[in-house]
Amino acid sequence: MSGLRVSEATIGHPGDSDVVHGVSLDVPLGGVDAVLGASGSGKSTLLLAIAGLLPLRSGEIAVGGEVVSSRRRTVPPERRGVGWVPQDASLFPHLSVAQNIAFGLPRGQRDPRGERVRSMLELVELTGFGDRSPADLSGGQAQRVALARALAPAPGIVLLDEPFSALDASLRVGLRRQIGRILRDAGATALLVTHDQEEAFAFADRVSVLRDGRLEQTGTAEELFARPRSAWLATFLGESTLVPARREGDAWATPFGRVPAAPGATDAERALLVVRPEQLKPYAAGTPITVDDVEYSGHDRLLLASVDGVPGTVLMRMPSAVAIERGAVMPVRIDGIPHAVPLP
Ligand SMILES: Nc1ncnc2c1ncn2[C@@H]1O[C@H](COP(=O)(O)OP(=O)(O)OP(=O)(O)O)[C@@H](O)[C@H]1O
Repeated sequence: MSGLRVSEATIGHPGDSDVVHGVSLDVPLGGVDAVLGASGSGKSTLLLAIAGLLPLRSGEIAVGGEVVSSRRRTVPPERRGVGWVPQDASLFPHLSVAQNIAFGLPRGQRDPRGERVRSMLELVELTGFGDRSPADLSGGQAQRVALARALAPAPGIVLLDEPFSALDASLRVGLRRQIGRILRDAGATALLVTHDQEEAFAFADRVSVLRDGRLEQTGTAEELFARPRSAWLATFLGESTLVPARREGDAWATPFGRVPAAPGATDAERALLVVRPEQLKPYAAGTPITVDDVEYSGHDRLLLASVDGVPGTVLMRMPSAVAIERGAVMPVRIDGIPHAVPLP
């Protein structure tokens, strides 16, 4: 069964044109998924519609199998079983930690001393913190209280809106792991929204990439990275060189020579090969590249190079022990079987 299903949702802000265009997502029950997109791609707009704060212009949203948004109907936020963890925790400063968590429960069940609040405090590893004021919490603790508040009523889906972005980099990774574990322990269905690829890949079972309000591709991190459907996604998801290629039987002819075509690769006459910086290797009989710049990063060096026939910069990674200067000319080849994407 589906925890959250968004079907061809088109969404816009009142009086403005559409910003999310026909997006579909399906988060299975107990799944932890992410929506990844650059600033302005429509992530927050999508979350607002899932939470019931923006109506749909077309399409449908269902939580736990119940339709909560359609063109004709928007179930109010408090009645759709959606929990929300905002960027900055947004705890009520005049309430204690326990009272904040109790606030997530339905009216009449808001007992800060009750069993549900106690078990939520335990789940987020804040037993003994119930009487504290939010002002006395660290940023990471405050986010865990916000998570406990969102989880308290056992919602059908928990939405996490860039929940780590307000924290120091040193705390972010630890909290990310902790929150991922808490959600899985609780068996919650969750959707994280982030602009941070590493965060989306590390946190979520599956990632949907939004580009200008449209869904580019959904898949596991491995699927998206190894087999992006478009040249745009290949470069959005990591450093790569897009190498023009022409089909010759079961190989591609490229400025780096012939390379084997992956089984099931596009049968188009022409394509772009996604060559990651690690896939270019020095090779005496290879194609000479000219090194235009070198970025040293401790464990390795990234070479920014050029070669005839490849528009843009060629990226190649070398161990830092190998000293290479700007201006060097080095013969290289493509190692392995690169993934091909259609010409844009
Ligand atoms: N309240 C609003 N009224 C009108 N337009 C809005 C409103 N909020 C956002 N938009 C527009 O909708 C588009 C998508 O914005 P949205 O905030 O959903 O993107 P985002 O991916 O969440 O970006 P960010 O990561 O910067 O928050 C943008 O063009 C933005 O200008």
